[in-house]
Amino acid sequence: MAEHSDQNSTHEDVDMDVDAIVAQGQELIDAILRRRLPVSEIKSMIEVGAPVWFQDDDGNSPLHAAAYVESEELVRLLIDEGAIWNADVALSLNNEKCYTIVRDAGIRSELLLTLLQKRAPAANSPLNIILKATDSTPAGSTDAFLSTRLEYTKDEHGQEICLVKVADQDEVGVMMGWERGISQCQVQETVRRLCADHENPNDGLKVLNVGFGLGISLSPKPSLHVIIEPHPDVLAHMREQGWHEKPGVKILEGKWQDFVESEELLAVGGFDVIYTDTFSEDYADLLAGPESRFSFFNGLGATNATFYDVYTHVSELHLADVGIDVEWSDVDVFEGDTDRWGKTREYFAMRTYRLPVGRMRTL
Ligand SMILES: C[S@@+](CC[C@H](N)C(=O)[O-])C[C@H]1O[C@@H](n2cnc3c(N)ncnc32)[C@H](O)[C@@H]1O
Repeated sequence: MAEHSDQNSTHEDVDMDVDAIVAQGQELIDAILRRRLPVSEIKSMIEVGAPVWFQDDDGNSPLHAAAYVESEELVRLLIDEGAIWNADVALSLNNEKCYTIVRDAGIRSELLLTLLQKRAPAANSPLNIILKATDSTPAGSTDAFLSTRLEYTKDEHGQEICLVKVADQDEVGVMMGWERGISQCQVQETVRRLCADHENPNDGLKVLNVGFGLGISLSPKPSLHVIIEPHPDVLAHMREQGWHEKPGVKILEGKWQDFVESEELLAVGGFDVIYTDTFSEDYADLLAGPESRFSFFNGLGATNATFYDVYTHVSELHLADVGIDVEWSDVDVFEGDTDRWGKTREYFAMRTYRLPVGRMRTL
């Protein structure tokens, strides 16, 4: 009996705590919106327990409120005090300085997450559940992707596409033919920029392509073209098209991870140009010298402008870490209002593609 009443009082205590926290959170939002309190008093409210992570029934948080009143100082204070960066908040800001503070918090948290994942606990540790990516479909897992059949087909505009089924009703484009055409952009524009002002373009460049897809990103006249491709259906498609017999083309069947330290790659003596859809730090070891270039399909987070900005910066920081400086060019990939995605899942919704060309930093 006594135990029962103890339990009741514990539940009541918790309810009261929750009510108090909700009230403090709401007060914090209101105080920020009323703009009457100095920042020092907002800080005191947080110090005595007002939750910076609170969201009201409409999804508004103190960070939303600070963004709304365009207070750089408050946005910075809330982020410093642990407010969770939020892509929608950042997007809704017209104020560049506030936007940058929120976006930079996103960059820091992504870098921290990468670091935590590198030091991930053993596979059977319960902590792993928190840290591990949860997308085990072919869209999020290399192993699942490599064991799923691909379909090479044409879309309703007659463009070649390569699709992978990720669920019964959901197909994702591995590569879409429209990427070949759209204002010479993304992939083809990358190749043009990688090769165009190279010191020795006429000697024939040594090019490494990671991932064949539709073969759009192959540069015009390399002296050696190494293509790494692991998917059996892509390899079969390449064989049908005669890629295995082309002069100067060497196809390495497998994942890039299988070849990074391999004799087949290292014997080339370094590449002039490397293009990959798969982000990796290890490519730094494969570049020939200061004139060598590196690029990758910069499509991470490209369905939301803030995420796209965050991941663009994160990749720049990662590459800087391994000695590659990146120059970015903006490529307008807007193609009128034609529906280029059909029934497949949209993976690039930006008007502007941020095209990366990396070079080894000279010390
Ligand atoms: C987006 S497509 C590449 C498109 C290509 N840039 C083009 O011009 O069509 C991705 C390709 O990378 C391949 N791929 C996936 N994981 C890979 C890995 N770990 N190593 C090498 N290639 C990989 C896929 O099988 C697929 O053919």
